[in-house]
Amino acid sequence: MWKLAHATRILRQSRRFSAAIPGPCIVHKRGTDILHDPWFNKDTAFPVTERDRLGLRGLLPPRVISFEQQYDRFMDSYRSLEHNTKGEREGIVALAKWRILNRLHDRNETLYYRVLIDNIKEFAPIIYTPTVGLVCQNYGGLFRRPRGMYFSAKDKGEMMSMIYNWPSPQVDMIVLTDGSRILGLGDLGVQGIGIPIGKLDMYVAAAGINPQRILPVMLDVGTNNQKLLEDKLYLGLRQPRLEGDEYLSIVDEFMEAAHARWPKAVIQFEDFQMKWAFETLERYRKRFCTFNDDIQGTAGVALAGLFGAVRAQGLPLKDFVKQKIVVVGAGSAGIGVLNMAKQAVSRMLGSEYSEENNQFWLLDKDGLITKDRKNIDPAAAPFARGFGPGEVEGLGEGASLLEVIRKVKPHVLLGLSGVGGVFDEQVLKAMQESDSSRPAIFAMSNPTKNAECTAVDAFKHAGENIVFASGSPFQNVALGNGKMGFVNQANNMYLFPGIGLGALLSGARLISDGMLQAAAECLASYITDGDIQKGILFPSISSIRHITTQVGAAVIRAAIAEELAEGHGDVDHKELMHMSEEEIIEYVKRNMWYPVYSPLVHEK
Ligand SMILES: NC(=O)c1ccc[n+]([C@@H]2O[C@H](COP(=O)([O-])OP(=O)(O)OC[C@H]3O[C@@H](n4cnc5c(N)ncnc54)[C@H](O)[C@@H]3O)[C@@H](O)[C@H]2O)c1
Ligand SMILES: O=C(O)C[C@H](O)C(=O)O
Ligand SMILES: [Mg+2]
Repeated sequence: MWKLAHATRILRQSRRFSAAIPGPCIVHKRGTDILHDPWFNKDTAFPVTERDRLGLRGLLPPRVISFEQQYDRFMDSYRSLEHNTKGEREGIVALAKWRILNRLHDRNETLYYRVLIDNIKEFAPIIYTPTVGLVCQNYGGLFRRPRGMYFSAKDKGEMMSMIYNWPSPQVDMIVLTDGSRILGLGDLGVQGIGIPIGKLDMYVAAAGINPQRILPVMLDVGTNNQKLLEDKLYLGLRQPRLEGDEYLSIVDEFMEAAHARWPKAVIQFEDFQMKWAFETLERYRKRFCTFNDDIQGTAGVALAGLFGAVRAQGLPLKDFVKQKIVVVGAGSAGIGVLNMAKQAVSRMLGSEYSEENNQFWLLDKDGLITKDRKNIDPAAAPFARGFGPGEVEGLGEGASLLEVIRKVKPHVLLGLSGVGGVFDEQVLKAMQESDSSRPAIFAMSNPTKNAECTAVDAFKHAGENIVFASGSPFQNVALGNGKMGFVNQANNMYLFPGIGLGALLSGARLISDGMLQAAAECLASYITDGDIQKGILFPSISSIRHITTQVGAAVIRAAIAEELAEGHGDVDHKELMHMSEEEIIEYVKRNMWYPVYSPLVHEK
């Protein structure tokens, strides 16, 4: 049985690789309905025979243009836009670039995703962080066409039928937000839909998820943003956010509806305010194939960066347990990072691990969190200082960041506070006294204005030997004498596409800590010692497809090892279990969608 399945797969594989012509795509529409559907539209590239078959003759100018010509034409207009907006304000230019890309997205997805994949380093900052933040803030004014689905508090009781309004029969990846904590920009209500759209664009570009199988979702339960409630152009519910059980009943209903229609879809929670981020993760993670990107994706990326910071000091990885790490921001992201780092320490130390071994200092808006904190958040409690060895004299409850840095002399300073500039000149200068031979500064908050410090300031004040990473992209910093301060982008985009892809292709029932750990370790080991010495902790985003393939495969292997993998499509769990590492990589690759014009075949 296994041999037969294996032989069929090899045959399928060799056919796929030898065939230069893409397989046909079934379409149930004709004529202008096709031209107005971005999934199928090829604009002027429809060949004459296809124009005949699909009732397009006469609906397009006669000349047929090739995909390559369309591609060049788009890139030419993009370059002229760049040229014509030289000297304009940064935000205006970024929005103009987003508009031209968005128009293409609305019209022709094949061309859109091809230009995105080929130019990911240049376009990611437009369709994703940081520009996507600006897009969300200006959503009412920018709105032209809807994208994704909107479920509001007014739809209670209707979601099970509403979910069938989505035109695609199959959905593999859903990214869901309630808009309550959009990047570091706070509660943006319904305008937060831009984030699931941007994340799913990354899924298509990095993980090769077919764009017909993605679904961005907004759960609109109101907003507490007074400015939006008063804004004439605000498109969401004009009411305060639902709370408590009322809130949860909306999320429950959506989860049940999505699961009923697409039981195998992976659901990513994104940009939920902290209390709901943790609560929904616990509520759903054992019942659905779901994860919270801000808690779990971020943690994996940060952990890979922290491992890199150990290697950058020329130390063996096991010395991670001795690193003193200051985390600024005790929200979903900061606590997520600490939980994963703590798990890593416990794994490394094995029986020598003790809960009292606290190498972390955690600060929030009220300063250092200690056991004396009143009404301490239970999620932060395990990291509160003051109950073990290694306490530093004179650091009491609420101590300022500067005091903490001066007294602790940490190896790593990591910001997930959402507050721009909290790593000010004094704080950065204090990092020069760090006990590390190569201190690490991670200003991970987004978008750019909310970064805890800029790359230039970090190298200027903390010293040229630091390793630096930020959540939003910054340029490398010229340090003089031909030297360059390398800027890493520590963003969960390095992991969430691979986590989602691996979960999907393994057919895992749920996403376990082991699968997430495998993703983080895969990313950490991606970088060579040579690169680490140069201060490079994360690979270039230009290789995001390759990275995601590796991460996806690592996640699948972990799912198989934990007996969570149930298989995907015509590959069942037994076949998965018998695959070698190379075969798993090949399996991932051949399931990744790549944008080419497929011949369209009409079926009633
Ligand atoms: N780089 C990435 O991949 C990545 C991933 C997730 C989140 N983030 C960013 O991290 C930030 C926080 O996200 P979150 O989900 O944890 O938010 P959150 O609202 O849950 O938490 C923010 C935390 O920061 C603390 N804080 C606020 N002001 C502070 C100050 N002046 N000093 C110290 N702490 C302060 C708050 O008390 C809170 O504990 C956002 O900007 C988000 O964009 C980045
Ligand atoms: O969206 C990003 O760029 C990363 C992260 O998910 C965030 O919320 O900031
Ligand atoms: Mg996020």
